[in-house]
Formats: sequence, structure tokens, C-alpha cells
Amino acid sequence: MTGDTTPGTTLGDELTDERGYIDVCRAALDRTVDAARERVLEGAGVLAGQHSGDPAEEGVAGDGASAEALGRHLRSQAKELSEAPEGPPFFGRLDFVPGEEAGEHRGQRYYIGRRRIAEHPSAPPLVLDWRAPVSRAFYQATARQPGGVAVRRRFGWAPGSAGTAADLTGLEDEPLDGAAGATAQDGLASRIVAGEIERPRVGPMRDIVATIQPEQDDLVRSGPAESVCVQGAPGTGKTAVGLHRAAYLLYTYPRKVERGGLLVLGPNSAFLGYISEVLPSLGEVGVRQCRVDDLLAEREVRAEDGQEAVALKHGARMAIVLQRALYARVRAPEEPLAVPDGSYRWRLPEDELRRVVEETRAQAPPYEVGRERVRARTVALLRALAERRAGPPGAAWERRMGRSRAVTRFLDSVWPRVTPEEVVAELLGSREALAAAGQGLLSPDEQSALLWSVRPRSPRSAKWSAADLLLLDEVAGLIRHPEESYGHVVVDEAQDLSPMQCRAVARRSRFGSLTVLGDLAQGTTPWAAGDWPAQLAHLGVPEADVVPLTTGFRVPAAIIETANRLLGALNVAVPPARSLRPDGTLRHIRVSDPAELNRAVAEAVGTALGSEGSVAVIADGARTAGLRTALEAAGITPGAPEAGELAERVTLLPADLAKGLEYDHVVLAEPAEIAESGPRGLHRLYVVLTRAVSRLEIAHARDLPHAMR
Ligand SMILES: Nc1ncnc2c1ncn2[C@@H]1O[C@H](COP(=O)(O)OP(=O)(O)OP(=O)(O)O)[C@@H](O)[C@H]1O
Repeated sequence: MTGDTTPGTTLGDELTDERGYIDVCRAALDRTVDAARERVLEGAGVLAGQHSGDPAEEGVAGDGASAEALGRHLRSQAKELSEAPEGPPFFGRLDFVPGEEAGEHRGQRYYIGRRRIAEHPSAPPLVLDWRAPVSRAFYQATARQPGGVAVRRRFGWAPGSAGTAADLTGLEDEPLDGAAGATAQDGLASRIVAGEIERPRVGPMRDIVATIQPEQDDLVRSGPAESVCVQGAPGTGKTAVGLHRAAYLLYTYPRKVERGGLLVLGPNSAFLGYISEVLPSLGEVGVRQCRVDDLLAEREVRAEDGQEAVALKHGARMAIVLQRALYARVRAPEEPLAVPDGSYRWRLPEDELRRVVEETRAQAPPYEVGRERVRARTVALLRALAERRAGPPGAAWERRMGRSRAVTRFLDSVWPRVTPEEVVAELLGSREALAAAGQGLLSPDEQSALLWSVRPRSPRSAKWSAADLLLLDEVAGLIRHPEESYGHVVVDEAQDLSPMQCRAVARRSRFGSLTVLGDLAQGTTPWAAGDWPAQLAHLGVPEADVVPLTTGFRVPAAIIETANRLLGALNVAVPPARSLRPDGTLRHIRVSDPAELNRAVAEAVGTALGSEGSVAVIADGARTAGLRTALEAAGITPGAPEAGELAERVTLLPADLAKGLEYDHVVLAEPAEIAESGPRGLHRLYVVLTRAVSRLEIAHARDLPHAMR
């Protein structure tokens, strides 16, 4: 541990002082939790009507609604405080220079941690939240641009520390001012940072607040209205950046972002389980984390599409086809409208009505709004007639006319009420409807691929496929804007979303912003994006900047070099990753008898268990059953992350589920089988090759795929 200390003091003295400060912080934290608990109890007393008699307390929760809000607030505060995971109270310290260049911070010292610690809410903080504006200097200050920082101190803590003083194991000072600054190490040369990056991985993903790198910090702290797209090579911290940006936005813009709601989208439950603890560890508990499919209205999936139909239903053209199918219901009026009013009868000529419908159609409001607009304009025409005859009629008259049977019947004929089920069932169940809506967009063969072989008796009895749920969501969105809408959405593995999935996301973030994370080289779905501009347009944020990340924190250089060999064959323009990690090993296990491969894999796993950290066996889905048998025969019971089993030492994973996950030691079984698993096989192999943190073993009986050699 380096220890650039104040002249005249030793590293030991410094550690003693810092340990003293830890005790101060912990005591303050304990008092804050106690005080919050007490306020909850008092709050509960007020709520239950047990007034203390002190007039000062009257009105604290004067009416029922505010009392309830107060109670809720206090409860959540206490819960959050008491459930805050124990851990080091701080990880860094900034000492600012005494001179003008430090502005309002001159001569100040700040400790930086996962959350703010103070003696009481209005006291100056003992520890600043990492998201506070001053903390930015901790991540961004360099010897060239110190921004008034004299020394950046990093603290080393025992692994898994609960944050007691004894767990502080070291500290590292980086002088940034003056002559010393010119030779200062950058963050990556820090032993504490390197140790954090190289530490063995077990269990779910952890936060990276102590070691966020400057280029990552720029993304984390981009503004709430800004949508950004991160094109990041494997292990460059895309997921970490997205989650930390979410935490940053919630802290910095609570009104805008927290009230609007924050959503994190990931590809599958194994991945969501893996990342689920990061935001809570940063104190953010109310964030929804799910898959795009979970956003769609729940319906039983009772049908399966052929490959071609699935691809068509996920494609962008479908949005136009559906819009045509919906608006095919809007008809030009074909006769004048007569509306009885007592003994009188108002008449509206056909051409006026026609204009109302045409103009409303041209305004392109949501379908349901369009119907109400036609109603309102029809009533306005009636009112004009009535006014001429007998002076202005009242609001009650207008309501009566609007709801009259004649006007409703007219609306039903020109702009009928409709459900998404009716529109989609009518389209997929009728060759004529498909031909009309698909004209010039879908070839006759494509129309046939979409057509249901049996037409359901009614839309209610239709059997929907998984892809149909997207079509239903699209039509529902055309009829009315979704009620569910988010202030910010983080979309991970965004390269894998289909245009129609992107649109489902865009509909739910119309007034918000997006953090789009992905890697075109890791696209494994049939509809994976080939470039970002088109994908961002489907997501409703064509203006988003695409920012590359290329410094890899996971995969060691020797392994990334092998993976990079595949890039040429993947047909995407992405900058290759460069690894920060010179350590790590890559080993080939060549097996001559294919029947022996699974046993050889089990043996390699047995050996790997001798070292620290997690182990994963990854293979094509068809091979995993055989591998499980071989592992069990060797006395190893692997966990399945898709079943939420993240804590097992050994994981058995089909290649399809490897995305976004990482393990210290990966045994990859028969890469040729993964490479051949469909048109995106090589992309899948690229994903699998980039999951190892320290060691990759490639076991194969067949030759390696050509692109890997
Ligand atoms: N600044 C950092 N300090 C320490 N660890 C980091 C840092 N940035 C990323 N990491 C670690 O590197 C690993 C990879 O990060 P992450 O999973 O976010 O990358 P990714 O770009 O999403 O990868 P992939 O595309 O392969 O899924 C994680 O263990 C993460 O904690």
C-alpha cells in the first residue's frame, strides 16, 4: 500500500486518525437510524390520534391524507436507513488546496462514500454522497486538471468489510497539485483500483462507486433530459454505468426522475437477478427492473409462430401495417346526419361531416382521442345551427346532443370504437385484410406466413403467440398512449431488441430520456441491430449521442485477444476492446474422443474449484443436459442462474443465457457447436468467450471454428 502522508506523520499515524474518523461516522449513522425510527413511532402516534397535547405538534399531520403521507415517508426513511447494507462509510477523501483555484472548497477536506453521513440533517456532512457535485472531482481530477484538488486519497478495506475501523487496511494518496502532480499515478495505476477490478467474483454484481473511471463518470453524470447510447465492448462497464447513472439521476433530480419513475430493462431473469442488488446497495430501492416482455399486458400465450412469422411480427414494417389496419376502420361519412331534438330535427350535410373526419384524421391523434374530437366537432356544428335559430344553447344541451343516439350511431359508423384484439385478430385472420394493410409492404408470401390457418370465432377466443403480444401492444398504443410512462429508462443489451420491442419501450418513455447500452458485436437475436442510428430511431431517440467504451475491466488481455479475432466475421463496425488486465490465462483442452468431452469438462471444473471464485460451464443448449450428468457424476452440483441460483460456486449455462454475466473461471465446451447454432452463432460464441474474469478453458473434440483460429 502506498502511503504518501503529511510530512512528519507515518502511514500508521494516518491509519489511526482515519480509524478514529470511521468511529465518528459510525456513531453518527447509528444516531440517524435511531432518530428516524423514533420519528416513525411519533408519526404513528400522531396518525393514531394520540396527540401529545403539545400545541407545537398540532398540524404536523393535520388532515388524514397528509398524515398518511407523513407516515409513509417516515416509514420508508427508517426502513431504508436500517436496511442500508453495512459497509465502509467512505472510500475516498479529497483535500482541496488553500488557494483561489479551489473556489468555495479552498482548504476543505471531504470524505466521500456511498451515502451522506451527518450528525443531524442540517449539520455539515461528515461524509458526502458520491453523487454530490463536489464528489465529481474525486472521479475527474487529474494531475493536468486538478480543479483545486491537492490530494486524492483512496481507502483500502478488507474484502466484504462491514465497515468497522479495524477493516481499514490501507490508504493511497495521489498528490495532484504542483510539481508532485506531474508525476502522479493515474487512477488505473492505483493498487486499490487494480485490486477492485481483479477481485474474484462471487454472487451478484456489485457497485463500482469507489472506482468509477473518468470516461464512465461522464456518462453517469449526463443530464436528465439527455438520452445517450453506450456502444461498449465486452466488460467495459456498460451495465455498471447504466445502473450508476440511474442512481445518480434519482439523487440529483428526484422530482423529475423519481416521480416520473425509473425503469431498468434487461434481457432475461438470470441477468436481472445478477444485477438486482446494485441499485439497492446504492440506497435506491424503488426501481422497476424487468424484461420488455414484462411491460406488455398479461395474456396467456397459447400459440407458436413459425420462424418467418416471428421475424415479420418483430419487424418495423408491422407498425405501418397495424396502423393501416386500425385506420381502415375510419370511414368517410356517406350520408347527411339528422339529429332529433324534441320536436325538431337538426341536419348536417355530408360534405361538412366528411371534412370533420378528414381533418381529424390528418391531425393523427391517438385513435380514441380522434373519436372524441369528431364527436366534439359534430356537436359544435349542431350548436352553430341551434344558435342561428334560437340563440346560444347551454352546456347541458351540448352534452345531450353529444350523447344522443343519432350522434353515437354516426360515430360508430365513421370512427367506431375498437379493441386491440379486434384489430389484430381481424388482420391475421383475414387474407383480404392482410392484403389491404400490407399492400406495397408485405409480399404475398409474407402475407401467407402471417395468416392464421384457422380464423378464431371471435377476437376473444383468439390464441395469441408471444410475438402477437407485441402487435397488441402496438395497437393499444395507437388507440391511446400507455398509462405507464417513465421519467428515465435504462435499456441494457439494447442491440438485441427488435424494432417492435423498441417501439414498446419508446411508447413508455415519451416524456423521459433513455440510457441505451449495448454492443453490436454481441447481437444474438434474429433481429439484432446492425447499426445504432436505426435502433435509436426505433427507440424514439434518434438524436442520442453514441459514445464508445473500449477499456475492458473484466476480460484479461490474452482472452480478449482471442475473442477479438472473431470481430472480423461478425459484420459490425465496432471498435475492439483493449483490456486493462495483463493477468489471466487461456488454456485449450483438446479431447480426441468426442464421447469423452463432457467428462473432461467435469474434470477441469474439479480442478478449477481449487482456486478462489466462481466457475461457469458454458455450452450450446443441446449439450447442457449431458454436461449436467457428467458434472453430477463427478460430485459437482451446478446452479442454474435462470432459476435464481446465483450463489452456487459452479454454474451450468446454455450459451443463450450467458449474456451480461461473468465468472472468474469459464470452461467453454465445444465452441464449434455454438458457432453453428444458427445464423447468429458466431456472435453467441463472441459473448461466451468474453465472460471470464481470470481464466478461460476451451474444451473441444472438434476443430475450433475457422474465425477463431
Ligand atoms: N470502474 C470500474 N471499477 C471496477 N470495476 C469495474 C469498473 N467498471 C466496470 N467494472 C467491472 O467490470 C465488469 C464488467 O462490467 P459490466 O458488466 O458493466 O460490463 P459490460 O460492458 O456491461 O459487459 P458485457 O457487454 O460483456 O455484458 C463488472 O464486474 C464491473 O463491476
